[in-house]
Order: sequence, then structure tokens, then C-alpha cells
Amino acid sequence: MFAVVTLLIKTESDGMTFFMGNTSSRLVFFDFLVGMQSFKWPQWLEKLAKHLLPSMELQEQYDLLQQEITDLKKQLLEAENELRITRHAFESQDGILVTDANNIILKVNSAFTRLTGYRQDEVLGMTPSLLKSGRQNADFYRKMWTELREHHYWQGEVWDKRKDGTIYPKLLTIKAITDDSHHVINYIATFSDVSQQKEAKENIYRLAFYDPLTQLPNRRLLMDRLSLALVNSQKNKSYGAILFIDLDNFKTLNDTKGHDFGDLLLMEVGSRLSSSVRQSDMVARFGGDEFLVILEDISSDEQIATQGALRVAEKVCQAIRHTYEIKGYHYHCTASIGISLLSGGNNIHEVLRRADTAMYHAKQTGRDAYCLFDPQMQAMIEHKAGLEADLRVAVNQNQLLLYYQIQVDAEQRAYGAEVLLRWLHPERGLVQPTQFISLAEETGLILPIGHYVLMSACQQLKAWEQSESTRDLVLSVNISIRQLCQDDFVKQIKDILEVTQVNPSKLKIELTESLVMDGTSDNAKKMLELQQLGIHFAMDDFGTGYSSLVHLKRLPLNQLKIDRSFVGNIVNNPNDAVIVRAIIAMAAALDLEVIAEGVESQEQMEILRQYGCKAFQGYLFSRPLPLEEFHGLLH
Ligand SMILES: Nc1nc2c(ncn2[C@@H]2O[C@@H]3COP(=O)(O)O[C@H]4[C@@H](O)[C@H](n5cnc6c(=O)[nH]c(N)nc65)O[C@@H]4COP(=O)(O)O[C@H]3[C@H]2O)c(=O)[nH]1
Repeated sequence: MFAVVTLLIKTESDGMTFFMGNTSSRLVFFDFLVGMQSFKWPQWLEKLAKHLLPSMELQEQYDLLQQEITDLKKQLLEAENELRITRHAFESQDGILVTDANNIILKVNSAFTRLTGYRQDEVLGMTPSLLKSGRQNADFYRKMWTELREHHYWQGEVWDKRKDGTIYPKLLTIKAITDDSHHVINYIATFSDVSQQKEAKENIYRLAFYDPLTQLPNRRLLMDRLSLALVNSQKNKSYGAILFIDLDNFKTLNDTKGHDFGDLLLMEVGSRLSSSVRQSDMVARFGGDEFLVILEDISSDEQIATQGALRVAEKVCQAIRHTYEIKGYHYHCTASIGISLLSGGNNIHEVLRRADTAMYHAKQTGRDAYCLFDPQMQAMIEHKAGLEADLRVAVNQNQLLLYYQIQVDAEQRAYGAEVLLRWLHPERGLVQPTQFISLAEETGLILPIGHYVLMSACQQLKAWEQSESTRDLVLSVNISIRQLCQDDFVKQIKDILEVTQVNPSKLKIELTESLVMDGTSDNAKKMLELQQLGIHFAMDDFGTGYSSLVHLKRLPLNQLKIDRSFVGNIVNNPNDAVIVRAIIAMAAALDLEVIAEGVESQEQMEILRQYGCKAFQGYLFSRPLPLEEFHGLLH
């Protein structure tokens, strides 16, 4: 019963070695070294059993063996499948590197070669450190190995170097393989090149946090950094500052030279700002033509911090002031800067509001200036905000009144009047236009106000047609450049003329010199169209702006209005007298009428008359009056 048989069978097809051992009981053991494919088990087993086993036991042993073999075949097929899966997995898209316990490379897959540039034969026997780029320090690797020792697993991003020297980021996973006694026998590292994902992520980040035009941090990133700066300021007990920078007259540049030109200027301003401050300071584009600089940790002394911030503001002003060369043009640009100190107690919106207020103040003081926030400014801003709210109500509640100031000829006969607006405020009383017109312009309220004035003036002209004494009067109406810039301005005037049925030649529109000169040729076209209807145009405050003859010739004007600052000095200041004389001569040469405003004395009138001036307006004849009083003046 105890027959010991050892068989060694080799198949030609698979090169398989197959041992069959002790068959004395049911014990049969097989040792498979390699998988096998086609083997006719039942036939050879039958033959084998016949030779080896006593006949009486033949059937029993045969059945047993057959069962064993069937199980074995099943296991073999399973192992074979697993092997196939492992082979496919090893040849995946991810690089795979297998080392022994000493980190010596045993095997790499073809993706490894594709990703690193190294063939298997070049790396066998080496350690993975040949892939190091040097971007991670020793501490990084120390932590990695600690984790591998403790958890047998590590994953992270690593910058490695390819065979050609290029450095790339990869996502690396390392697993330690252990034997039954928990000793590490291998390390398997899998990795993928994450350059593209990283690049995509960076692009998304750039889009979300950087301004695409200037490449500077945008408002969102700035707000993050500003809140951090406030936290740091509190922690370090030191003062920082923000500079709120707004370019002067940027809109005019954009309108006249086009957006391309404006974009190039913004890019250049951005780079000048960056080079005017320390690397650690942040320059951001806040929006449009507004930039913001955060200066952190200037000093723990408020006075010194203030001085520091003012010095930077001066430097920034200077940098912006240098001439720009854009598309072959030499362009001059300035900025208004508001400064607000950063200290721990403030909140982000408060700091921004203060800087904005100070910037506004810098603009008011004549631009190309910087200004440190002080609480009085706040009061001024609040007053302005109150005025603005009231002005909105004023438009709807008919608190705006038209006053009329007479205009006379050389014989002091009334030939017309200028309409001047007054605001009858329920609490403040009569408010002069100098106190609310620029606010109305800033807020856009000038559009409904201006329309109301024009409509009322035309209605008045129509009413004057009824009376002999007023029938021939011409009414001058001030127009803001914002009104003229409206696309439908011509239509608005035509509609008013249509509704009121007034003679257009009785209406004169007054425009300020500097504003018209700044405007686009579109404005000149609109003026021409209106002039063709019969409307007249006067240039107000003449002599105080650019006084460019070229522009003057291009505009469809009928009258120049000599500014009252020259008229006021005509008696005592020979320079002003010369200017007035020149204006009158020039108007004659250009075939334009001329009127002197602000005539307060007989002496002034005499001199003006001698110079050839034929029309006059001023307190000498009358102050601006309400309609009733103006009528009284005519009779
Ligand atoms: N010192 C002195 N001043 C004299 C004399 N004669 C007249 N004035 C003042 O000079 C200003 C002349 O108006 P402006 O140059 O068009 O300057 C106007 C005009 O630019 C603006 N404005 C007034 N009404 C309107 C309006 O309806 N629309 C627009 N857009 N602006 C207006 O407000 C400015 C100021 O208007 P007012 O305060 O009424 O001031 C008026 C008038 O009261 C004089 O002999 N001496």
C-alpha cells in the first residue's frame, strides 16, 4: 500500500515541470513552476494509474486522482488569469518601478521608460534617487521614509528629473510589500506625470485671481491679501498702508484714442507700479483704471508708517508721471492717490473706503496728487452723500428753478439772457449751481436735470413769443459735456423743439471750452447737425482752457464768451487786457460773435467796447433773477 512514486513530466509546448509525489494515501502534491495550456489529463492519468496502483484499488485511486487533478486544473487556470491581469496591470499608463528591500531597482515597466526616458537596462541595480531633481530637500525624503516604515504607504507630489534633464511634477505612490513575517521585501512605486493637470490648475488659478491684461492680482486676490495684512498688522503690532490709485482723465483717453491705447497704458502703469514698490508689497488692479498697493509692516510707529506711505505715494506719482510712448505717441498721464493706514483694529471695507475717500480728495485738489485720509474728509463725503440724496428728490419735486441773467448790446439794450439754475432746498435755502452742478455731473443726475432745463427754457422762449418786449430775446442754456455725449442728444433736442414749437434760432447752447476740446469728433458732428437746425453755439469761459485754434476752427460755433476772470482784471492787469483784446480780434477773424461775461463796472464796459466787444453780461446790468423780476427788468 505504500508505493512511493516520483514522476517528472515535461511538456514540449509549455516547458512545464510537473512533480507528482507520494501516492500512498490520498496525498498527492504538485509543484507548478509555470502555467500550462493543453494537457490531456484523463488519458495520461488512466495510463499512469494502471501502471502504478494495485488493481483492486485502481478505481478508487483513479477517482481520487481525477478529483485532485480537476481541482488543480481549476487553480491553475485561476493563477493563469491572475498572472495575465498582473501582466496587463504592470504595463499600464502609469510608470511602475519595483525595488527590493534595499531600494535597488529590480524591474520597471514601459511607461516608466516613456515617462523618464530611462530604459530598464539602464536603471536595473540602481536606486530611484537617480530620478531626483533636487527640488525636494533631505527633510522631505526623511518624512517620506518615516511614513513608509510606519504605514508601508506614501503618496505625494514630487518634482523629478528625466534622462534629458527636464524637470516635471509627478504624483507618486509607494507601497512596501511584506512577507509573512512582516519584513519588507519589495517597494512598488507607481507614478504619473501631472504637468498638464498642474498647468491647467495654474491656469484656472490665474484666471480666478489675476487680471488678464496687466497680469497683476485682481480684486479677489487683493481682498484676501488685505484681510491677511490686517491680521498680520494686529499680530505684529505694526502699521501698514494701502494706496488707492486712480488714473486721471483715463476715460477721455479711452474715448479719444480707443481702447487698445487705453489697454497699453494700463499695462505700462501696472509694470511701473510693480517696480516702484518692494517685492513683498502687493500691487493689484482693482478694476478699470484703479490700482491698489498694499504696503505691509512699515513700522510700529504711526508717524513713521505715515511718512513711509507718503514717500511711496510720491514715488508712485513720479513713476506714473513719466511720459509714455504708446503706438508712436508721447502720452502724459497722472494719477490721484488716496492713502489709508492699516492697523489691526480696522476692517477691510473701512480701510478701502478711507483710501477711496482720500483718493477722491486728491482728485478734488487738482489731480496728480496724493492725500492721506483724515476723518474730516469723511464728514465732507457724508455731506456730499446727503446732498446727492437730496438732489435726486429735488429733480422730482420741482425744487430746481430757472434764473435769468440779462445780456445786453453795446447800447445796453437787452437782446437775450442766460439761464442759470438755482436749487430751492427745503432746509438749506437757495443753493448755488457751483455747489451742486459738479455733483450732478458725477452722479449722472445732470442728464435729467439738463433735459429739464432745456425743456423749461424752450417753453419760456415759446411764452416770450407772445409779448413784444420778449419776442426777440435769445436764451443761452448751459450744457454739460455728459449731455452732449449721449448718443440720442440730437434727437432729444429735436423732440423738445417739436413739443414746444419754438424757433431754434432763439436757442443758444453754451459749452465749456476744455470739455468740448476733449470730446470726440462725434460731438462736433452733433453740434453741426443742431446748428443746421438753426441752433446757435457759444463757447463758455473762453481763454481758460486749451484755446487751440485748430479745434476752434473745427467746431461749429457762433459765439465766444470771454471768461469773467479776464474781464474782472481788465482795468488793472495789462496782461489780461491784452488777452481780452486778442480774443476779440481772433473772434472777428474767425467770424464769431463775442460776449464778455462778468462785467461789473462801467469802466470795464468802456474798455471792452473800445476793443470791439458788442455784447455784455454781468452784475453791472443785473444779477441772475427769477422770471418775474427778470420781466420787471425788461420794462
Ligand atoms: N462775479 C461775478 N459773477 C457773475 C457776474 N455775472 C454773472 N456771474 C455769474 O457767473 C456765472 C456764469 O455762468 P457760467 O459761466 O455759465 O457758469 C455756470 C455754469 O457753468 C453752471 N450752471 C448754472 N446753471 C447751469 C445749468 O443749467 N446747466 C449746467 N450744465 N450748468 C449750469 O454753474 C456756473 C455758475 O453759475 P452761477 O453761480 O449762476 O454763476 C453765473 C453768474 O451768476 C458778475 O458780474 N460777477
